[in-house]
Parts: sequence; structure tokens; C-alpha cells
Amino acid sequence: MQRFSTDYAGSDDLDEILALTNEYGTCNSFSLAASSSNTVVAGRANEDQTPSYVALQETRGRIGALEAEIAGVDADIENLRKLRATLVSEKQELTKRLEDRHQRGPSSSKQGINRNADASNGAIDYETEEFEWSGELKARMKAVFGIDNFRLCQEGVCNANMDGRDIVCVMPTGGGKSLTYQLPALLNPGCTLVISPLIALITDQILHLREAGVEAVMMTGSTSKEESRDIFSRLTQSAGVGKNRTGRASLDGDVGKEIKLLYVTPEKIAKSKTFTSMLEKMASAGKLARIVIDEAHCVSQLGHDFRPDYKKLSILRQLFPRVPILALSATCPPKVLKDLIFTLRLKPVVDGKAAKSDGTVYFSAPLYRKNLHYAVLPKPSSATAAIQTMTDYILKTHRNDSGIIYCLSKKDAETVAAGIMETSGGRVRTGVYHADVGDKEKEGLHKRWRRGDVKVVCATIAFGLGIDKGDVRFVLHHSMSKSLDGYYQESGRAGRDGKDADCILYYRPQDASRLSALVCGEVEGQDKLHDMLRFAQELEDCRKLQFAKYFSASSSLSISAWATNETDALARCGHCDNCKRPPETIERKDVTVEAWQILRVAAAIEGDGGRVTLSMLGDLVRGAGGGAYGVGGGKRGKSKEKVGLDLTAIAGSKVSLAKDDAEALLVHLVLSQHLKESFHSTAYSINVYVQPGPNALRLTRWSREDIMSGKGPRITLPIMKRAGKKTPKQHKNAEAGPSNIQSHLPRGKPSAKRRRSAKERDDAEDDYFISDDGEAIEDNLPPSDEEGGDDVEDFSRQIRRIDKGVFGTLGDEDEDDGDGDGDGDGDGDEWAFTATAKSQAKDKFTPKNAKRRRIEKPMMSSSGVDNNVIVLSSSE
Ligand SMILES: Nc1ncnc2c1ncn2[C@@H]1O[C@H](COP(=O)(O)OP(=O)(O)OP(=O)(O)O)[C@@H](O)[C@H]1O
Repeated sequence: MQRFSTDYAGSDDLDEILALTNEYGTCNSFSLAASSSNTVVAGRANEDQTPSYVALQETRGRIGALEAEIAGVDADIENLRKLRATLVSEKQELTKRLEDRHQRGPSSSKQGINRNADASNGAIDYETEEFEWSGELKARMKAVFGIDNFRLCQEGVCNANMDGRDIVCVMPTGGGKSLTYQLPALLNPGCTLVISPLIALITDQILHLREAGVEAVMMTGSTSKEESRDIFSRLTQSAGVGKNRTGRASLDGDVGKEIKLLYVTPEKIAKSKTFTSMLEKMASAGKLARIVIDEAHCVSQLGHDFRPDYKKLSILRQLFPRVPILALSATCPPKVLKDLIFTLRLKPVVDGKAAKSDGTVYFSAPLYRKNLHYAVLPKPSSATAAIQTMTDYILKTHRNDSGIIYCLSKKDAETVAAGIMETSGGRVRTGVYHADVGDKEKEGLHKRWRRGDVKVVCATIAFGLGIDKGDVRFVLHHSMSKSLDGYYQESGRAGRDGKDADCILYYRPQDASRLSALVCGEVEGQDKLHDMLRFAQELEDCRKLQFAKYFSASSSLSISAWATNETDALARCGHCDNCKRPPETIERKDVTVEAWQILRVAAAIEGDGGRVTLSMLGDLVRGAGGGAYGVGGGKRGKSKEKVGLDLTAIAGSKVSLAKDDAEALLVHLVLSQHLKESFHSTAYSINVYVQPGPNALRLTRWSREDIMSGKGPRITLPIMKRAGKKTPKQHKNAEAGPSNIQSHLPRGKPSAKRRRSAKERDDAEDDYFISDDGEAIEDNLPPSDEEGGDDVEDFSRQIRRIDKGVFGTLGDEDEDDGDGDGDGDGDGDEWAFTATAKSQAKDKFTPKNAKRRRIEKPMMSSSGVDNNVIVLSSSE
């Protein structure tokens, strides 16, 4: 070639060389690269005395080497293209084979049996078709788990599981999700890995499985090193030398020594490389049958239970591309499902009733559990009466049954447990469960409860995940939950065996303030609480429909989730309190005048700089409690000035509603934003007051005459009709719960017994702390004044604080007796109360005797009572 015919390398003149190379059409980039390289070489040539022609030869040599490398890469690309084409064709062949198999039905031996309408499209109905494993599944279910029939979508999930599919299964709490992986795990070769959030939950599952003779183990933070080493070596062995082990169990449930289920917490996957590399070995040896992710909604930040360690499970598909995944959850609204699929890198979902060969098979079971009978019953205003009511209910309706009583605080749980034990004369054996109960005691209680030695567990919400007892016949709520989600979950612990169970919420409007304090500052929390209050206040709408509407609005959960094979989603359940209550017992009353009066009084108090709680306002407007409230002051040691209300001047007259109805109306006004809550925190507590809300003016801008003549917006409230005093028998029936509900206990017009209750001072506004785990920790401040009654209400509550100095008994009450059981009774009874223990504790602090001590020093005295105009002297 001409350009190389002249030996330019002999020249030192770089510019001349570049000019010539360009002239011969060499590309600029090459020239520049060469030029820079030549610059160095030239420099080096100068420095090292290397002749420049040698440098040029080196450059040529490098170019040659690069060309060879490029040729090699081209060859590799060609080979990879060929390899890709082979893989694609292999995949297509396998996919076709799978589709053909789907077309025929997954079991050639059962071909043609129960094929569904979509079968011609290659879609499988996992829920109804018969498969080659169907017989064995059922036989093993009976032999190992003692279960005769599948329920909900269990069979479908088991079939898809046996068919090696990725699955998402959403089934209500207690539906029986565990069986959907435990049963196939017995039939499939290898070990099923289960990722579960709580050690307590895992321990419980292992206990069950071992009882059933299934080889299940766990590797968590609480597993000893020795045990871990043993499990490790058994699993590695199965991956390496265990080839001749089929893992198939005989029908008697004997699965030999092969580990069939391995439970871990998500941290294990996220943090232990040794563990994941062992799993990889198992997977490549075909010994990792499946990965199950329990409570899978924790993966999503959009759900309410997000856990960072769950997010890291996104690595599973990458590490184990061939191992099928089963994601289980009880609550998985559409947005969470989408996020879950994305995070776990699963393919888009296909319906379990018409599943194509590709995709994640999705199953969901109706959320409606028809064996649960819901009812909201009035809660007496004194702590003692509330306990008596619950004891009567248990003795009458569930004397020998197991149950749970959910309480708002640890203290409540203890008081209720001891109270029921005592009032039942030891016939109802109770236990206590909350965050402060030690692990050993919790385990002991759990065991005794399962054995039936303890019948009723009085617990905070700490008693939740992992509680697996099928025959819980009743769940009572001593106080309502903070949200309907929570209430659905907690009440769902009842009737997991599918048999009838009662879910009863004891409600009184004053409880709203206790709960409000707990969610103070959380906008979403307040909204959820208001939804809970709407549920509790409702006297007409079916409970099932209330749940359905709530979940479809709050979580965009399809309303169809509440349909069953027999009933439409929007059909009333027919067996909750509101369905069973005869419509003629309810009166939808126009309470606009009463609402106007309440708002006028609230405005007057606000104008005076006063603060009132919901309960106080309820009493004030009815002219009870002397019609006085505190203004200003309120600091420790200083008294508030008490101001009298001229109800006639402010509101025309006192409100003529019964106490309970007035309080129900107050809650209604809060929910409709005619009133609003305001929160004031002291060093120890959060106090909740009510004042006019954004909608108040819509009523108060009208005169009383206008409102009375029907002008302005109207407010109606369903109120129980009271046909006169109830006979004791009627009264008992009303208290007996949903199985016996004829009508509710009256909210107003108290019977003799109710009248007494109404006189008791409510303990709803005790001050509360909020612990990290969301349990309320109350301060034991005085609740009821059984001797006092409406007219001597102690309005000084608004400046109450925890004061161990004043009440002096808190420490005593909480003191451990040193027997290690924590119940303070010294008998080592591990949290199971005995009647004797309680009676010994009689002299200790109780809400009642605290009150007695407190009222020894009244905050105010009333005088000059005259037609609701009560002029009060300041305290002291
Ligand atoms: N088909 C069935 N028939 C009768 N009982 C069953 C059936 N399937 C499961 N059970 C029982 O129902 C109870 C609840 O099952 P499981 O613990 O699997 O529920 P879950 O859906 O995991 O609930 P949670 O979400 O609360 O953990 C268990 O006692 C179990 O033995």
C-alpha cells in the first residue's frame, strides 16, 4: 500500500506524519490516537533512546492483538447467539409440552375428569379438577392432620403447589393457610423452606407438626449452635448424599428423618450468607422443594405491616430461579398485591380457577366467615359492672368454652382477668397475656390454654399473630380496637375450627376518648378510629356489610371478597345483632334540637376558655354534675375556677336525652365534625377534650326557634325504643349475647340496675401512656363513684395527673412478689389467677378504692342549685 511505502517512521516530524496519514485517508480518530501514542513514544524515544520505528512497530503489534481479540469476541457472540437460539427452542418445546399437558389436563391418568370450560384454552381450574395426586393428598391430610375435607381455596392451592407453580394465596385469618404448604411438603421430595415473621408463630407451628409426626425444624436467633449445626449437616447431607431418599412418606405419616419443613425468620435470608449458600446447594440438588413466605404483605411498604427484612426477600428469585414460591397473606389489597408481585419478581397473576401455564397462580377466599356472630353490646360505665356483665355472659353462654378478652391496656387485662376469676367464684379460669409478661410465662399460659386449664385469656393486642387454637368459641372486646382492621383481625381469632363462635364488642361512647388519646397526632389513626366508632354506634346496618364497605373503601378490596358460594356479597348476614334486632325496636329520632343545644353549650364553654371532655359535656348539657366546668388554672397545685352554666340562657333548656343517648349523639357529632377533639398533653398523659368543630356553625347559626320549626340541616340518630322497664328475664336475654339477642340493652331510660350503673362514675377518661408496642398503659386514676351518681360528678378530672404520691398504691399494686410468676400473688401460679389470690389482693389498689381516697378531698362543692343554674364556689 502506498501509505506504507515510504518509511515515515524515520522522520521525527510528527506533524508531517499526521498530515500525510490524513492525506491518505486514515480516520482522524485513529490519527489522533496514534498521534498521542506517538507523542509518548516519541518522547520515550527521546528519553530512552528507543528508535521511533520500533515504537511504530509496537503500535502495529497492539492493533493486531486487538483485531484478534475482536475476532474472538465476534466468534463468542456467534456462539452465544447459537446457544440462545437452542435455549429458546428448548424453552418453546417445554412450554408447548406444558401447554399440551394443560390442554389434556395435568394428570394424564385423570384426563377428562372435571375439566372446566376454559380447558380448551389450556387453562386449569386448580380448585375443582382432579389430579394424579388428589387421592394421596386427601389420604395424607386425614392420616397426618386428621382433617377430612379441604375448606375455602385450600385444595386449589395444594394442587397448584403440587404442580410446581408460583402462588399467591390470600385467605382470612384462621382460614387454614398452613395446610396449603404443609400437606404438599409431605408429598414432594426435598425440604420446604418457610419464612415467617415471628419466632412465637414458628414455635407454635413446629409444635403442631411434631405432634403430627412431621419432621419440622427451625433456624432462628433462638436456635442453639449445636442444634443449628445438626440441622445444617442434615440438610447439606440431603443435598449431597441424600439422592436415594425420595422424601415420600408412607400413608401413616412417617416421613423418616428427612427434614420436610424448615422454618426461618426473614432476617436469616437477609443476613446469613452461609445459610443462603447452603440453600443454593440444596436447590441445585433438587432438594429445595418450595419457598413459602408467610404474612407476605409485609414485603410491601404500601401495606400496614411493612418489614424491611421482608423487602430483602426480593433476592430469592435471583438466588433460586427454579424453586417455586408461595406467598401467603390474610390481607392483601390490590395495591399491596401489585407491589408484592413486583418485589418478589413473580410473573403477573393468573386466576387459580382458570390458570394458564405461565404466571403466578392467584387464590383468594371470601373474607366473610359465616360462623362468626358479631354483636356490639352496651358496656356498663363502671369497671366493676363491666366485669360482672362479661362474667355473666361467659357463665351463661360459654361456661366451658375457651375464649379471649381483648383489653386496651396491660392494666385492664390484669384487672379483668382477676375480676372475672373473682366474680365467677373461680368457675372461669383466666390468664393474662401482654407485652410485659415474660416469654416463659407466655409459653406456659399458651400451653395451659391449649390444654383447657385456663379458659379465658385476657390480653392486649400483643396476643395475636401465632395464636393457633381452633376451638375459641368467643372473643370479647372489653374496649374497642383502634381500627376496624384491628377489630376484624382480633375477633377473627374466634372459630378457626369453622364452628360457631361469638364476637362481642362491649362499647360505651366514653371509650372514644381513651382511644383518641392513643392515636393522638396520627391523622390516619384518627380516621381509622372514627370508622371503628361508626361501626360501634351502628344499630341497623349488617356487620358483614359494614366490614365489606369499610375494606372496599380503605383498601380497595373488591366487595366480591365478601361473597360466598351461597350468598351474594351485598346480602345481609342474617345473624349479627343488627340483623337479628327487630326493626320496630329502633327509632330514627330527629335530634337536631339536642345537637343544637350541645353545640351552643360547647361554644359557650370554649368562649369562656373552658375545657370539657366528651363525658363531661354529656353531663353538663343534661344538667347533671351541677352544670359547672373549670376555667383557667389547672396547673398542679392550683385550682381551676369553676364556672356555672346557665343552660336556659345558652341552650333554652337542658338536653332531654338519657345519658347513653346523649353520649351517643356526642360521638355522632364528633364523627360528623360538628364537634372536634383537642388534645392536651401533660407530663404523664394526653387529655382529650371536645369543642365546636368545622360544621358547628351549620347548626348554631340558626335560632332555637328556627331549629325547632324544622329549619336548617337535620340530624337523626337511631335510638333504641324503650317500652318501659325490662323484666329481669328480658334484661338477662339482652345481656346474653348474639345467640340470645332479642334487642340491645337500652341506651337510655335505665332500668333499676342500669340506673345504678349510670350513677357510677365512668372510668373512661383515665390518663394513658402509650407504650412502644401500642398498648395503652393507664395510670390507675379513679374511675367510678358508685356512691356519687350523676349529680356529684367530679369534674376535676380535667386536671388529673398520675400521682403516685397522692394515691400512693400504684407501686404496691405493680410490685412483684418475687415468685417469678409476676402476678403478685406469691403463689407461683404463672399468671393464672385464683379467686383466693384476688381476694387477698382486695386491699390493694383498685380503681374503686382509689376513687374513694380521691373523693375524700373534693375539688368543689355545689350550692344554690336552681333550675340548672348552678353557681359554684371555686375549689377549696
Ligand atoms: N380444612 C380444614 N378443616 C378443619 N380445620 C382446619 C382445616 N384447615 C385448617 N384447619 C385448622 O384451622 C386452624 C387455623 O389454621 P391456620 O393456622 O393454618 O390458619 P391461618 O390461615 O394460617 O391463620 P392466621 O392468618 O391467623 O395465621 C388450625 O387449627 C387448623 O388445624
